[in-house]
Amino acid sequence: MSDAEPLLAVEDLRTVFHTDREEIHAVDGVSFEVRAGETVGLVGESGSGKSVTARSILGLVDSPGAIEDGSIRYRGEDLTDDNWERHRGDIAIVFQDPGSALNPVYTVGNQIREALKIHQDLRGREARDRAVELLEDVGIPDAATRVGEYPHQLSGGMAQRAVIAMALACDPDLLVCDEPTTALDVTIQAQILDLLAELQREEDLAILFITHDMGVIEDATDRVNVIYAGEVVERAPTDVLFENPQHPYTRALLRSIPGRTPPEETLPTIGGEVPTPTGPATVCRFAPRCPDAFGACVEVHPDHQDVSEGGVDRSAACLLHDDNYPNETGLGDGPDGGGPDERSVAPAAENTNYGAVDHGGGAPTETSVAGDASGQSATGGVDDIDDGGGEL
Ligand SMILES: Nc1ncnc2c1ncn2[C@@H]1O[C@H](COP(=O)(O)OP(=O)(O)OP(=O)(O)O)[C@@H](O)[C@H]1O
Ligand code: NI
Repeated sequence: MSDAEPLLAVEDLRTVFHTDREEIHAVDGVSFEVRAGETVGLVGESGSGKSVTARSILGLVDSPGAIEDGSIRYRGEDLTDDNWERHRGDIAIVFQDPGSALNPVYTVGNQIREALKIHQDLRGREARDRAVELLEDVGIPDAATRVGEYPHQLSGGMAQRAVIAMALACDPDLLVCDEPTTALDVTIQAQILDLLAELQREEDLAILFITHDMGVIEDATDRVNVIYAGEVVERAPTDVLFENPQHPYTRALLRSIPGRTPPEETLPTIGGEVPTPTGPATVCRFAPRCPDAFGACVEVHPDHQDVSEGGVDRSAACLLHDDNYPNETGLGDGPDGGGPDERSVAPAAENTNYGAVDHGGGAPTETSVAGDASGQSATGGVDDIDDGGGEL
């Protein structure tokens, strides 16, 4: 890691929604960095706070939400001090659904030219030529014709390419991609991932890659932050995270990737769902679903612990790594360790069933039931059957 100022430094970011009924701490103390030219992943299940983090970075959080604490520094300058306008074109975002990013009543070319006018002061012939060039850069064939087409004339994959071209029209240094391939079918997904990798190399773009799909994280990112219920629970270079995950949540996410579980075995998913954080974090929010939770996990909030090995910078927010809280369960047994078994005892947790689904034709099996012997857990146990895609 160089001493140079990172391109983007998010520190202790807290974004809260004040609804009539409750306060939702959607992003609750998130910190991470993106350096120039690298791809950093933000991965977690639905509802974990990924999109709110992305919108916070872009200054796009709408009422009843607001950034209440923390900083978002772009090249050292805190965007939360109302500096978004000044850096509007420096950070661009690509959303999941290209349909919502493109205006149906204007041609693709018109929309790119508009971005070129705003961000690069290009007009007329120059803007038109540049728009065609951008469409060529993102791999749209016959760009000179396509530039005059309307969004509905493009397939999903082509529309997402056009959205990326629009993002590039701002000449950004950082591209935030919020599930950019989730709405696309698998072959097209791979093509868009290839395109992003190529753009990153050629344009020296930094990318913040947001997804729920660990397979995409493995393919596309250099470093990764695992987010759960508004908090980053583990951060590491992608290869070491996959080799040796240190947080039980990360281990569970990894086990859910098809292909990492032998075909004759059941594909586990994580029983239960991400809780909505309606108050400040006082305990481990993952404890109710954690196969390794022990008493202290539902009493204290885990801070990030340094779990570096061999000079690799990484950390995990888990009491299993905190020497102040010795426990009898011990750490897992290697990369696949910490799995559900008899050691998993979570006395105070309400929902500790560990779901498993079958992806080979047999009946769904429960791989473990820990803690909650009363059977009152509502959402634990056998999950919906999901036999592919690596989705959670
Ligand atoms: N406008 C809003 N008003 C109230 N709560 C919101 C609003 N937007 C998001 N939230 C809440 O913030 C939390 C985080 O949502 P977010 O959309 O960031 O999740 P996500 O990780 O992007 O999930 P997904 O994978 O489904 O996109 C959720 O509990 C969600 O209900
Ligand atoms: Ni989202």
